[in-house]
Amino acid sequence: MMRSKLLSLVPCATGPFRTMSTTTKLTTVEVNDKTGIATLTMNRPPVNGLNLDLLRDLRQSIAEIEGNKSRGLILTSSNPTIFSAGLDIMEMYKPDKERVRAFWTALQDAWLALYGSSVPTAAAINGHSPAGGCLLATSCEYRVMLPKFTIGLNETKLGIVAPMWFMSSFLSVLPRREAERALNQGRMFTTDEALQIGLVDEAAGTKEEALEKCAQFIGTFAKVNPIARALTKQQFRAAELEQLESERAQDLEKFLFFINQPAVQKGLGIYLESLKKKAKN
Ligand SMILES: CCCCCCCCCC/C=C\CC(=O)SCCNC(=O)CCNC(=O)[C@H](O)C(C)(C)COP(=O)(O)OP(=O)(O)OC[C@H]1O[C@@H](n2cnc3c(N)ncnc32)[C@H](O)[C@@H]1OP(=O)(O)O
Repeated sequence: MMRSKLLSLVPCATGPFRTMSTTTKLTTVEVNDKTGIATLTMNRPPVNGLNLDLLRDLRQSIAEIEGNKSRGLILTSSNPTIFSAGLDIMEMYKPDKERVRAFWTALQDAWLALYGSSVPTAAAINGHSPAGGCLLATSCEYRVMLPKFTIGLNETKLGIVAPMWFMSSFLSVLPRREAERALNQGRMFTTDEALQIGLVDEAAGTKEEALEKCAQFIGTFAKVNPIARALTKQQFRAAELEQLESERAQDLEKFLFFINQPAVQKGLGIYLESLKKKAKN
């Protein structure tokens, strides 16, 4: 994919400074040359639905951030009210055989890249973050969320089952008892509830403040040896990463089998209709 490089002047809390910015249609990477922190912004209107292209783009941007020696990665959205609406249901509803395989493989790749990233990661959750959106946020090491939005793994409410590695990300943030209950209920948490339960680490009033708090978190590693930090993080996350690495073919087959069940297709169709009806009203 062609990626256009440009230098831009952007304002921030500490005043205007130069950032190196890489833009594709679906994500933007901006590296602050003062802090060395990269902001990875999802930009797929209308709701940052995670389709094949956005997932591939995310993975490519994560690799780019690791390659350019950034000091950390902040994941956020260009949409003022939606971080990500989760997986693009259109990829799973009446799917094309080859594309849906590529789609799930791209999701596995993006998760492995983000959850296993060697750089410190934080999510500035500047909007709603259901299902796959929550997966992205909980794959990061730190979360700052804006008020009056919702976050959670709502899969059971859609009649689908979150795979083990979705649960791994959730479990790396929440105590097992809370995670199990929330997943079984398909519960969406408001910002206040998420803060109370520990699903997010901090609340912020504005996106700028959220980005600043994420940067402060990443700054806490300034005096830590980066190799020791990265290896320590990888040791903590190795079991979950290795589990998916070693079972990704079976995981794909399980997904395909599940998604092709007539009852699942029917449920997804009804859910899509309800979303479209709601959007019209
Ligand atoms: C045993 C183990 C077996 C393993 C089997 C594995 C099975 C699969 C597991 C899959 C795992 C994860 C699933 C997901 O991530 S599914 C997605 C879940 N997401 C949601 O439920 C969110 C749905 N969306 C919303 O709630 C709202 O849209 C919003 C995000 C709160 C935003 O609200 P809004 O009012 O600002 O926007 P709205 O008008 O609702 O939407 C605008 C248009 O976007 C369409 N849309 C919204 N979300 C999605 C989506 N996720 N996919 C596709 N399209 C979406 C919506 O329909 C509107 O479209 P249009 O303008 O009418 O055309």
